[in-house]
Amino acid sequence: MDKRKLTKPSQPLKGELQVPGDKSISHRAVMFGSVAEGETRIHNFLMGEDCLSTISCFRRLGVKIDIEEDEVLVQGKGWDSLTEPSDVLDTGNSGTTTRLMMGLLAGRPFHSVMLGDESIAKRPMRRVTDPLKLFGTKIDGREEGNFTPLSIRGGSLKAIRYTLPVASAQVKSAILLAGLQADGVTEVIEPERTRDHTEKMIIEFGGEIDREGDIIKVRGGQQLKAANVYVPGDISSAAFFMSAAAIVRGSRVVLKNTGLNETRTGIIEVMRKMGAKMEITENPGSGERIGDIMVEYSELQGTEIGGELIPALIDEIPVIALLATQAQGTTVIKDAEELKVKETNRIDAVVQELKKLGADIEATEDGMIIKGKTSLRGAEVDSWGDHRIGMTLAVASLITESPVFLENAEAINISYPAFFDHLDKLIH
Ligand SMILES: O=C(O)C1=C[C@@H](OP(=O)(O)O)[C@@H](O)[C@H](O)C1
Ligand SMILES: C=C(OP(=O)(O)O)C(=O)O
Repeated sequence: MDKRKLTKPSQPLKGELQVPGDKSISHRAVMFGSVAEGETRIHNFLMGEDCLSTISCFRRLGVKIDIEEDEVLVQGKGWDSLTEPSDVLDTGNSGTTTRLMMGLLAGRPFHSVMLGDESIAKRPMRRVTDPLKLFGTKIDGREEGNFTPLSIRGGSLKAIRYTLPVASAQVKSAILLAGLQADGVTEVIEPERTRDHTEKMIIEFGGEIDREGDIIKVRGGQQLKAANVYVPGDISSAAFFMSAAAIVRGSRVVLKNTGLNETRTGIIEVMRKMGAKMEITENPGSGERIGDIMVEYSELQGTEIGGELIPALIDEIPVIALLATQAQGTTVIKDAEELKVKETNRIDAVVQELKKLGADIEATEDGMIIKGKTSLRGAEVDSWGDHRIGMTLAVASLITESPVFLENAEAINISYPAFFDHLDKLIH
């Protein structure tokens, strides 16, 4: 267990940085590359533990995958690339790997078992296993398929029409991945818009998918073709430096080539509403939107966050809570119950850890209420084994007079192994 002493820097954050590749897109590129025909080359792949779990699962399923610096080469042979694994598929700490892979395996004619770490063992899986059963696949796990270990015996599938009961891109994606292999046209009704990287990638890999209002339609029996995927910088990682720049006096940073997919940019909208000085320069290109995000130290105001904005910033809420401690007035975050079923219960983790630093923050049933502006102080805090909590607390340490001691700091490697190096780069 890694305990880190984090001291307030004597200088503001200055300069440019390109954060590592987007986690959601990196996972999907390996998955699509594995079932497409031909060699897929993935540029700027995120070499974080979660995405490496995806690579190791697909290798275990028989796919040849090579890593060359920050590129990944996947040798796909169509849907039949995947073969029965002789051992358990270890999905580590990654909800995305676990849930999306279930959708792929639902249509493959063999048996497999999926198991992750202690955190994965507590995360709800019926949201995926229930719709996959409707397709006709055999899938089971503890508590009627709700928890790992999960056992899947895939086979021929019949298309379904399904309304998502939770705003979850992982559930939507699992259904679309099964739908690509089913007999007929699968329809997913998405009452609230969630990240659409899977839909975009189906097109990038030569497939077809349609959207009419909130209904997404995908035809089964499609063969996908290998692609050259350029992974944009992860806006969910950039969010930590955007927030750091906004709260450390004198800072100005530019996050280069960051993903600007509009289903992910809730953080920009909220920071602007809070009064952050920002400039976005979009870089032209095809595929996912990408651009440079400039943020300067700013006087912030409290705000209200809820409703359809939540899925567009769900992973950024821990660091938004920190921003709110530095904003004048009250910030209310609601409609965010999903935070309770992430790597940890992120409502409890954020509230308890930020309180130790002196924040005025209370948990509610579906979010939190933060009153600012408070000056934060050093303390012993814990990441709870959750990368986003760890990085939020590390950013907090930039403004505490005394040091912050961060327990379980290694959790940050899940999505951002170079986090502390990159922070140093901006400070010196
Ligand atoms: O599809 C994805 O890549 C993700 C979707 C979100 O989860 P949910 O689908 O559970 O909301 C998000 O929190 C997670 O970090 C990545
Ligand atoms: C919730 C997250 O990831 P996952 O669901 O893939 O574990 C995250 O990265 O914040």
